[in-house]
Amino acid sequence: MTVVADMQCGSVAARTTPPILGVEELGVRYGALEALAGVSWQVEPGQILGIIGPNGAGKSTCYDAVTNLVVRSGRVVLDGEDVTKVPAHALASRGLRRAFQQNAFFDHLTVLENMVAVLQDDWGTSFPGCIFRPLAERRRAADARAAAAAQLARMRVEPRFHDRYPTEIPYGTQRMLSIALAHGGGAKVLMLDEPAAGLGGEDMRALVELLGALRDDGLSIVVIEHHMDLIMSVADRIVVLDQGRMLAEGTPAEIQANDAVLDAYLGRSE
Ligand SMILES: Nc1ncnc2c1ncn2[C@@H]1O[C@H](COP(=O)(O)OP(=O)(O)OP(=O)(O)O)[C@@H](O)[C@H]1O
Repeated sequence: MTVVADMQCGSVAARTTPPILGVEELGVRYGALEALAGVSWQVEPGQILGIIGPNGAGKSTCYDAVTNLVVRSGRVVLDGEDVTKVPAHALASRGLRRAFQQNAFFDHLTVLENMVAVLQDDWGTSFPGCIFRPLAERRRAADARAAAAAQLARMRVEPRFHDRYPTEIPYGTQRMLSIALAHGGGAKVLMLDEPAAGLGGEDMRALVELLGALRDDGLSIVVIEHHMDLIMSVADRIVVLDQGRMLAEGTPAEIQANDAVLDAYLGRSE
């Protein structure tokens, strides 16, 4: 059973804010396997959308389809513009940013230098500038470090870790650094893939707080997550995938009360 049509009608009718990111009828095939079919969802500015589903449901494939990393059918609209044919790297510069399950850092750079490196577009030095305007370039480099430090602090990476190498900092802080680097400075939509994987109680609370703060700042976040407590507490809306298809879409309360979801995924307590 699917409740997608019902939920879509309801949400479209009630919606007042245009979505920042919308995907329509996404489909992906891996040979004979239909890994994704007819998947449509939207996220509004300042909203967190959770994507859940059992292993192999198609969650990561959905991210690959949105960010144009696989051959797919369907349509992707970012901030009112059809970006279906825009390649992945160009989507990132338009503000659609993605963090992967595995942390990916420049291990030979400090935490602060990693952040400076991803802010390079805004703050990068130029060779002619270094030769002809060295003082201005030095100021620019100092400004870049200040902007990087501010962004790290916003993402809960404490100053005491800024001059350490990523492999030297606690795992929970590495996850925050991953989010900071994915966000860069100018994300409109941040797509996170299992940000809570491997996190314990205190780190989990810090992550919930960070996601809430970013949402309150107007950022739109899409989160794939197996950790149900996290997703139910932070998400405004949830999409449930099962075998590549949408099983349900709704608020956390609606999803927790949905018979099809309870049968297929969440499990019944009775
Ligand atoms: N490159 C690929 N080639 C062939 N099949 C693939 C490929 N990538 C994924 N699949 C298959 O597509 C289906 C969906 O996989 P996907 O990784 O999207 O699921 P998922 O919901 O993210 O799972 P998990 O929660 O375990 O990460 C699975 O059956 C998987 O084996």
